[in-house]
Amino acid sequence: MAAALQTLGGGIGITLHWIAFTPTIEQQATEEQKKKWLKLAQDVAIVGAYAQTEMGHGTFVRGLETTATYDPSTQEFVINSPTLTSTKWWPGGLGKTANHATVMAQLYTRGKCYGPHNFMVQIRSLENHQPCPGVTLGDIGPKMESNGNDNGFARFDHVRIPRENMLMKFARVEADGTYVQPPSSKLAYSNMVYLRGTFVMSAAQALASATTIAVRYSCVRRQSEMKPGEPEPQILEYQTQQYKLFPQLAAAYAFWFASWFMTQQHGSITGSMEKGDMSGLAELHALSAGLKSYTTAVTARGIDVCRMACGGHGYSHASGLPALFGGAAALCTAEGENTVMMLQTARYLVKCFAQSQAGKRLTGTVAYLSAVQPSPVAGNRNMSDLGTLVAAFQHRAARMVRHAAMQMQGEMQKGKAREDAWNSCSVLLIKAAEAHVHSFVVRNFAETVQTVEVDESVRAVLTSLCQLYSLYGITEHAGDFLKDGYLTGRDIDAASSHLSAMLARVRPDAVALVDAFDLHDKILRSVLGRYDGRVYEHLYEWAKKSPLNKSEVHESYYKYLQPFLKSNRAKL
Ligand SMILES: CCCCC/C=C\C/C=C\C/C=C\C/C=C\C/C=C\CCCCC(=O)SCCNC(=O)CCNC(=O)[C@H](O)C(C)(C)COP(=O)(O)OP(=O)(O)OC[C@H]1O[C@@H](n2cnc3c(N)ncnc32)[C@H](O)[C@@H]1OP(=O)(O)O
Ligand SMILES: Cc1cc2nc3c(=O)[nH]c(=O)nc-3n(C[C@H](O)[C@H](O)[C@H](O)COP(=O)(O)OP(=O)(O)OC[C@H]3O[C@@H](n4cnc5c(N)ncnc54)[C@H](O)[C@@H]3O)c2cc1C
Repeated sequence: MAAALQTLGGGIGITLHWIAFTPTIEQQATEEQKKKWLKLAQDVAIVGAYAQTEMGHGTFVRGLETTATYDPSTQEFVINSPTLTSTKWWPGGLGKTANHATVMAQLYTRGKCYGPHNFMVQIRSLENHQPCPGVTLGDIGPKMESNGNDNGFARFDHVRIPRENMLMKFARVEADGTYVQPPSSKLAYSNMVYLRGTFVMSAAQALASATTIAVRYSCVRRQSEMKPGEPEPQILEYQTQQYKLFPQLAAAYAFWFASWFMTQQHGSITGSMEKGDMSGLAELHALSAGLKSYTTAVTARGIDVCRMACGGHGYSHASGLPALFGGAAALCTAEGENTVMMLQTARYLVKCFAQSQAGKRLTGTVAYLSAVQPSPVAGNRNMSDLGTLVAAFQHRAARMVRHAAMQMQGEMQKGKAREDAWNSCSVLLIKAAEAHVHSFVVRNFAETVQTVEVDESVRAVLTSLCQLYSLYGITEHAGDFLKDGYLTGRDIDAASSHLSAMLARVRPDAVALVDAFDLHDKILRSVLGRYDGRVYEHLYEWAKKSPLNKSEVHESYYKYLQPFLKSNRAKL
């Protein structure tokens, strides 16, 4: 039953129940509270939404306006939407599906505000699904995609909930209204860190889906003449088609491996946090924010490249690519808008750079910042060697982090306040953070292909894919590598020619590489990407089912076209 509900469509939004509401109970509720709500959520005996974003605030969580004011006389919290902009807006499933929500609200007790905390609020009757007293609910209207999901709005008019409905694993309010501090105020944000981490796999899956569709279709589609008089070739024989698709295919594998690392890191660091060791939280936040931002942005662009590579049929919903693009585009905004998330990573990098300057040896994903020499040693590098490629990406990132941090220090030495210096360097900071995440993805890709337990013939193919991904990154951002002479023009030319060689080397394995994602036709939902390759017959069948084909002459003819034609003919 629960699995069936996961696939509900048509105005029923159950996704956020699974990926946000239930994990919030798991991560933020006490053991007592888990006994009360967790099994109900896991068995879908209640359906929940994660209600944090408001009409007026999404990014700036500390600016949320919904209030939760403790009343010690009744030992209740009063949940209230004081302004129009405090209306909860966007949460998936909030409009029509959910009967509960974890509501992020500013906690007030004894007249003092303690910032945003999560509260469990029942929003609809379990008997007749009508909104509870004081709760106003609705759908926010059509969106770019995912219109099967009822992203909704909610307003609370002094809704009273028991004190025990504050999720109190980290912070709590005692019966007399005393607020007990959490080990870190950011633990209230822990479910966002978790969800951002899962977005890395969503991005990998989305890009895997798009490249599966585009590569398979590019083997079915024949077009034009490569040589006069010869049969029309598969469009995948064109180098330009390979240049469009294979870097996206390589990125799908790179992000898939990055999501493995993210999952492992999340488990290990949250495990330590359970034992009171918060030392890994900052790195986990920076990594999840940066990877979420980077992988979703590359994925959204990459899906559109795949769509364009499929010509007109790519633009049809029959391809499945417009829906994938719409979904991936949402990932760039949801769970932390990408710019803001990359700035969080930049904030961590600037902090680590300052520590490194002060002599601290850095560890984890920023260890390279301590190791990389500022003065490059140019020379003929072996641009097909993975170690050389990883080192190039790390040098580029270290140089850009150093440059952005020094620029900021310079601005502050001129007398600018830190916040103003930050803002005036934020474009440099974003680029440096992107370079950092890019270098992490390359290094992780290289380490995975060298250590993953596979047949050596498979390792050879994955190594080619990793080289292709890295060489594509170097040629696409050549200026960054040339800037301080770390790579020379000859190196970039060598990278380009190796990249061409990699395109040709990956070509014979391209279909096997997408088949390896093992995405069933039911998941791909694409006529172009069908496993059996029978595109044209199914494209025709798909079109015949279009609602416009229900009648031979559409009613619009009689309503609009016929009178219009008649009046125009009468004037002749
Ligand atoms: C199998 C085939 C499948 C194929 C298809 C696959 C996929 C298809 C494609 C797509 C999917 C389909 C459809 C898509 C549709 C929808 C998407 C699905 C689900 C959507 C879910 C979305 C849910 C939500 O959006 S919930 C709301 C999310 N909101 C946010 O994320 C808000 C973002 N803002 C914040 O997090 C914060 O406000 C902030 C920006 C971090 C700032 O916080 P602030 O308190 O102001 O902190 P400040 O910047 O001042 O820093 C202070 C200090 O705190 C540290 N810090 C900040 N945050 C954290 C944290 N979380 N953890 C730890 N530490 C943190 C920060 O580093 C600073 O530290 P220091 O002082 O520097 O040391
Ligand atoms: C499909 C979808 C599903 C969603 N599901 C949920 C859900 O289930 N629950 C939920 O609570 N929310 C949900 N959201 C809301 C989502 O979390 C927010 O849209 C997101 O956090 C961005 O906030 P915002 O929309 O207020 O944009 P804003 O924060 O207003 O951002 C607008 C622009 O301002 C820029 N900006 C903002 N702050 C800064 C800064 N400090 N520095 C530089 N630039 C900045 C941003 O980069 C962005 O370009 C969903 C959104 C979508 C699209």
